[in-house]
Amino acid sequence: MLNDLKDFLLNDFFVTGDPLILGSQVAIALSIVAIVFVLTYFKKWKWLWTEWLTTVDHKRIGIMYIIASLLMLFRGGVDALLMRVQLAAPQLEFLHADHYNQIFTTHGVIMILFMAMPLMFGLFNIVLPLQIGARDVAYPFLNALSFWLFFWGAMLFNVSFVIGGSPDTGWLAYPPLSGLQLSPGVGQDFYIWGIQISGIGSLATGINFVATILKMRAPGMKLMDMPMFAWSVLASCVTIMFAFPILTVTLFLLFLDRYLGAHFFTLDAGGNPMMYINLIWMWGHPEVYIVILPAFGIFSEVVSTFARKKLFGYKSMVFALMSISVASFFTWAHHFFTMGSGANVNAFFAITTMIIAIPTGVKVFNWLFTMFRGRITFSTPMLWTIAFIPCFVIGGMTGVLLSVAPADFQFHNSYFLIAHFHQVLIGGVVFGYFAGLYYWWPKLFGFKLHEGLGKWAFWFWNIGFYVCFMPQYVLGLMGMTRRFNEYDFDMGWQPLNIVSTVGAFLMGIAFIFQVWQIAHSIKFLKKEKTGDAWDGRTLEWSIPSPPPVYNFARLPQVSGRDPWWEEKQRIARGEQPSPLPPLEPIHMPKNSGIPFIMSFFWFVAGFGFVWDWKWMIIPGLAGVVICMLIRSFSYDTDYYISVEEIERTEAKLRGAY
Ligand code: HEA
Ligand code: HEM
Ligand SMILES: [Cu+2]
Repeated sequence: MLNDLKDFLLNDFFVTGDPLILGSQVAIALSIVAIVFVLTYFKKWKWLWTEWLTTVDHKRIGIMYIIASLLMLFRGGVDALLMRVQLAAPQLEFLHADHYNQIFTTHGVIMILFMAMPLMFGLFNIVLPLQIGARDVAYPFLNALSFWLFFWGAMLFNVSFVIGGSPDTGWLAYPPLSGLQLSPGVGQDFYIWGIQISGIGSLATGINFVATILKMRAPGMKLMDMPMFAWSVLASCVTIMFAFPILTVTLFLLFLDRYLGAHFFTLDAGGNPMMYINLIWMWGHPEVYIVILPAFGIFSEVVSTFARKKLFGYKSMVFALMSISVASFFTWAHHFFTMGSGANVNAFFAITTMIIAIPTGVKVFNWLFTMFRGRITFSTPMLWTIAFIPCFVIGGMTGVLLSVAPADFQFHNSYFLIAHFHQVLIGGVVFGYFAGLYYWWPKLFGFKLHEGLGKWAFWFWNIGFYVCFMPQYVLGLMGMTRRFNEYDFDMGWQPLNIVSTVGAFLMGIAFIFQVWQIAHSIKFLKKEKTGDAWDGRTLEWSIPSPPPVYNFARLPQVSGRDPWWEEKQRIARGEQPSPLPPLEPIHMPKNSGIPFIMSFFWFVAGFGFVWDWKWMIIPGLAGVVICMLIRSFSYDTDYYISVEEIERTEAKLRGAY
């Protein structure tokens, strides 16, 4: 009995063996011990619980999303560097095939679902309510629940590195490879449950922000007055609302196949793996637009702020965003042109794909026209925006090349494809979110990031990017295939691969610069005292940085676009500032520990499902239900901030200026 347990722990439960993995496990264990020690030593547990883990304040939730996503960027980045080391020389014995499979799978999943998505949600949370003049999102409790579902889902996925073994069937886990027969280990189950739990959180966030935009805008703000970032959030969240249910169902069916021996995606008993491939791309393709659309919104804000001009072509921009959101649901099959759907189907999907280039092009020209004859200042957010345009255009163009179905028979699954999507994901999504992070950082924390170090990071990212990924287009044309951990010397691929690896390390250095930049800026903190760090145009710049818990002491009255800019212009012309209505008590949601605890129970249940431990599944699910019941019967969920308290807070905040 004891021997069985020992066998199980050593052979199945704990991942052992590889010195590389062992080293990282020791590092993880030490970090956890260090964190627990620091929290205990400084007596910070209570603070952590009351101020952060139970918060329903959208700004704090946003900050937690951003911290989590930067940690995940680090992990995904280390995965990337490991792969690039392995590929630098032919037949290198650094990562064996099994290990390489695990790494590209976790890298892909983590970068898209646990880095890009939370960074995006972090920016939504911090910026959107402020931009539309709201005091919080429509459902603050649900917002906290979304965050913790994401967090515990991501934890479940990441735990597989230490316990049980990582998934290794690619970031979209095609069956039959991901079926029980070919992947009997628990890695695939960690994949299913980790993504499932966090995915439900993402769906809830999508619904929450659509409701917020439709119902919570400041008095007088028409939809067509909204800042462009708010439009991009709407476009992205509507896409989430339609795409994420498909993911939930698909993963659930895969779970039934693996857990109950159903045959949805098997080759026998009436199943069909192609059904999975269609379904997963019906989510997967919209997903890439879900993450790029908000980046388009950010660029629009940054361009008009730093060119000090109204955004060119507002209406066409709105139309472009919304039409991409709709069109993204009609292109999914371009991911499997080679899988035998036939010429007509391929032609249909090739054309729908190409059509997306049109609204995207409209946006690019709008940004260029906004900059044209503007008085541009080259602060870091603007630098990221300017670097994004050529990078994204090249990446988009190669996408159009891929969409030519007959040509795709050549490009498919080659490094040409790898280069395409990294170019749009890094040059578009990552650069975009960085622009947003640098832009809204002072609003969030009340100080600017050090510009000099930021510029170093900027150049390292950019040069590193081109050095890393441009050679990959050529490698793709030379025949190098994705997801291979080694190649033959005779192929002649080594020189370009070495260049590519050097580029990857330059990006690694860039990341270090950013960490240094943040540390340096905190140490030599220069408070940003105006609340309006960049001479902004939209409502978030009209309140102090960081904003008080209720954001706006009085809800702003809006008439037209760029309300804060217009107000500043009026005052500059010597007109009276708009009159202020009297203060009123503010209705606010109360903090709650339920989102954290309920999501933790989901984690427990998920872990139980992974190992098929009923004794763990049942209490896990029971915990979830009990949390729901407690919430349904709790009526003490809100409070009012009195006028005196608002006056005191405002006096203190304004007094600081
Ligand atoms: C942010 C993410 C993102 C974005 C924005 C895009 C944007 C586009 N993608 Fe990409 N794509 C991915 C992420 C993304 N892609 C990923 C992750 C994969 C691989 C997944 C995997 O297999 O693992 C992939 C794979 C992929 C394939 C599958 C190839 C294969 O597997 O063989 C195809 C094929 O059509 C494609 C096409 C396109 C097109 C046409 C666009 C267009 O939207 C681009 C539009 C933009 C422009 C064209 C530039 C600006 C426009 C102008 C300046 C106007 C003038 C231009 C023209 C008229 C051409 N992509
Ligand atoms: C920091 C620089 C990065 C480097 C050097 C890098 C490198 C790589 C490498 C080497 C692969 C595996 C290629 C293969 O063998 O098939 C890969 C795959 C992938 N990367 Fe990256 N990457 C980086 C950043 C990103 C980012 C920011 C994202 C997403 C936002 C991303 C998403 C993906 C995806 C989805 C895959 C496919 C995984 C799969 O095949 O299942 N990468 N990357
Ligand atoms: Cu696609």
